[in-house]
Amino acid sequence: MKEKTKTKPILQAQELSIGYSDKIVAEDISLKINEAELVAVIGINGSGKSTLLKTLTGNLKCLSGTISIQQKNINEISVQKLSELISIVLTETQFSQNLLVEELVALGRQPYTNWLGQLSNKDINAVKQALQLLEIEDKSKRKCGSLSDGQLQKVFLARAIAQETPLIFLDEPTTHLDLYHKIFVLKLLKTLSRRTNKSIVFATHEINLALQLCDQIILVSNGKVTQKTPEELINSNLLQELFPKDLVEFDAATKNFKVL
Ligand SMILES: Nc1ncnc2c1ncn2[C@@H]1O[C@H](COP(=O)(O)OP(=O)(O)OP(=O)(O)O)[C@@H](O)[C@H]1O
Repeated sequence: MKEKTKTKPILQAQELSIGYSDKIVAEDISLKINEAELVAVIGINGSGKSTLLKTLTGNLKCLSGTISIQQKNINEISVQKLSELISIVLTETQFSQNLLVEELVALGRQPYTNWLGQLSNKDINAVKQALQLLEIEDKSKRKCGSLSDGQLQKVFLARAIAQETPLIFLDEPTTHLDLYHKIFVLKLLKTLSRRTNKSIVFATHEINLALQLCDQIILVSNGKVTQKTPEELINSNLLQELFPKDLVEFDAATKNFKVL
């Protein structure tokens, strides 16, 4: 695995407020996503993880502040260019039950295909590689509607990888996976970020795994967003304060949450 040699920012947010016309979800946000980093966004249900991801990917307008990607304000980047910079895997992605796995993954190539959507050899290779990386080549001819939720989650991830963007955002990519496959996918994301210099940002409830595997953690809590390394977060008392203390407690010594 190639080791990181530099930290170069690819996405920066300054004085950002996020939310909806009737609700501020979080404000005064400053963030920096570096090249080749794996970044987890954590926080309790309803804290604002999805809202943050939607805003950082240009799918939701920020209430105020600026977001820049490769030093360019996101508002000045065309939709076409944005699709070459960012790929997104959302939890409830609409998809056709009748689409073959390889067809769904090939949709990731849309930014590069001509108006007829014809795949070049480069597109076909990118699809093949993504299927191989996720170890789902054997499912390439299966209909998406016939897959388990976990298998489908891998297919969506393959589509994002086939899109070959420097930034990948995922909303809870391991939800339907068993423990082994959760670790498989997160380790794969880490390897991918290192090998290909991609920056991968994902919202997750798997705090224990995120602390072990990620370069940076973004914590969304009580209208505030804090970015720290796992070590810094463990040494702060932010994780101890994350959940009400009646049921669960963070133990800094074991770096784990434990049931009370
Ligand atoms: N379209 C919307 N309009 C108004 N408020 C919304 C909208 N979508 C979400 N919210 C509210 O914004 C807040 C943050 O929601 P968000 O979905 O970002 O949280 P989350 O951390 O992703 O939650 P979860 O872990 O449950 O998926 C919540 O109070 C939610 O009710």
